[in-house]
Amino acid sequence: MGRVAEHPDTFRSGFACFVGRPNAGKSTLTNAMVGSKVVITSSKPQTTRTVVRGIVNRDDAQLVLVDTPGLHRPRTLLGERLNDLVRTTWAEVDIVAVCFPADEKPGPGDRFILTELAKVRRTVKFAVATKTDLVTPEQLAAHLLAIQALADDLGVEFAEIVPVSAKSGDQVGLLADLFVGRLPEGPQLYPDGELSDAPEENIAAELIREAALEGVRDELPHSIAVVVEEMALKPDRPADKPLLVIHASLYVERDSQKGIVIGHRGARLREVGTAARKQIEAILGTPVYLDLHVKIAKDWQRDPRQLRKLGF
Ligand SMILES: Nc1nc2c(ncn2[C@@H]2O[C@H](COP(=O)(O)OP(=O)(O)OP(=O)(O)O)[C@@H](O)[C@H]2O)c(=O)[nH]1
Repeated sequence: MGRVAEHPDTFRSGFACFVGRPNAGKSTLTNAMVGSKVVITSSKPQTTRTVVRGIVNRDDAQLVLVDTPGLHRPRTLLGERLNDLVRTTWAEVDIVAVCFPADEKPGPGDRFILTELAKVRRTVKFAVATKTDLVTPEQLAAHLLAIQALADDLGVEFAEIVPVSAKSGDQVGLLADLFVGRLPEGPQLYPDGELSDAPEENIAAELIREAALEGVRDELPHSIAVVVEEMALKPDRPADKPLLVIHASLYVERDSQKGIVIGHRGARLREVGTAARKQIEAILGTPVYLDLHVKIAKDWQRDPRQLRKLGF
């Protein structure tokens, strides 16, 4: 009869979120599905801190992708806050998709995630084997079996296990179709053309943080927070020559870290500023003037008041 597939008369909408160990490919997959760089990706683990949504708009559905921070074994108050945030998100969304990079064996990190996920009842769960372009078909087959075995072991029921490559685009469309098929009927949740409802300040802050950590992540993995103090178009500029002025503070925990971030005679901070400015300009599409200041917020990871001030 073929009525539903060709001309769906029901519109579906809802939320999905990708989870997975650091570097599993969540951000890249989100970008591939949305078709625009919204979430910040990096070659190094644990950079996704804020919840940023990308929106897939289709004739038959609107799929809102929520990108959560990675789940970690909490060592600090910040770690616990992040895990709470993750679990809250899982219970609120329609679909949770766990990413298992095909070029790595499932490990303790994945067990930890699935153990937590098994406690979340109603949400539809998917497994996604990411980065399939990096492995042979035989390796992929073994990977899919390993995912299934782990799920059986920990009592997680996956609706589907889907292999994808965000790099080549292979099966990304299929994954979107499968997600949409699991969404409830409902109206469009966001107006057309809106790719992300992440405030531009958050995007800017995340890009600055990303640039500041580049090359020094081993020394300062979780010790940088960025607060955008002010962000506004410069007044009195001609309409065709806008300039977005951003004043941001980079918070570190200790004096020694301040030195690392600033570098010899400020050389590193200037590089960070240039790199971040270019990224922000590319994403927001406006020339940017970026003013960065480094400040010390002592032991901010353990202090609830500081955490709140920094947006956690
Ligand atoms: N070859 C290949 N590389 C990929 C693919 N997807 C992601 N990557 C790479 O894997 C690395 C991590 O990807 P991300 O998307 O940042 O991973 P993530 O899970 O969001 O990482 P966190 O933010 O640290 O949690 C990056 O270097 C990506 O370029 C893929 O399909 N194929």
